[in-house]
Amino acid sequence: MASLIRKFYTLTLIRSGNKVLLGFKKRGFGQGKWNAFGGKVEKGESLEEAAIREVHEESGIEIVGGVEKVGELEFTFEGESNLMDVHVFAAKSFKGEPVETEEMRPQWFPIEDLPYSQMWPDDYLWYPIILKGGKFRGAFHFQGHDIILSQKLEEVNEF
Ligand SMILES: Cc1cc(-c2ccco2)c2oc(N)nc2c1
Repeated sequence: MASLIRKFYTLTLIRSGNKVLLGFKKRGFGQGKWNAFGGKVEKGESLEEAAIREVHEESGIEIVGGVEKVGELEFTFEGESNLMDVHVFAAKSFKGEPVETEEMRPQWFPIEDLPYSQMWPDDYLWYPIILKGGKFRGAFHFQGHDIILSQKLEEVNEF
């Protein structure tokens, strides 16, 4: 099997009561999908620092109470050599109002009514785990950006 190039990303869930803040990706990778806030981890920054930076860059929200690791995902793509190593966090507390940026249009969604049909196809499998306070590890092998060819997903007790 050809070797894969592993790159690190973060995704951070921001929850307030029964609502979750998602961003509609207006351009670039994942365009047209609602997603949590996140992106590439830069050289010299920790996963947590990257998560907090991406939330601020993409939504204007300031995470004040730190983030908690809630999941680890690996994404691979048929015919491609990249492996996306995605560390999923939940914000402990935050301040500020979300603002639209060139990349993202933020919107609050009720937990019972997330727009899964307009999100990545893996999301409906692991969002419920986070929302009930659980943790998970998963791997999804994609054909393009909308079809999952194979998957593994397990709940874990701790990271
Ligand atoms: C293949 C894939 C990629 C991402 C992604 C983009 C940026 C960081 O992660 C996903 O995010 C979600 N929720 N599912 C995803 C599937």
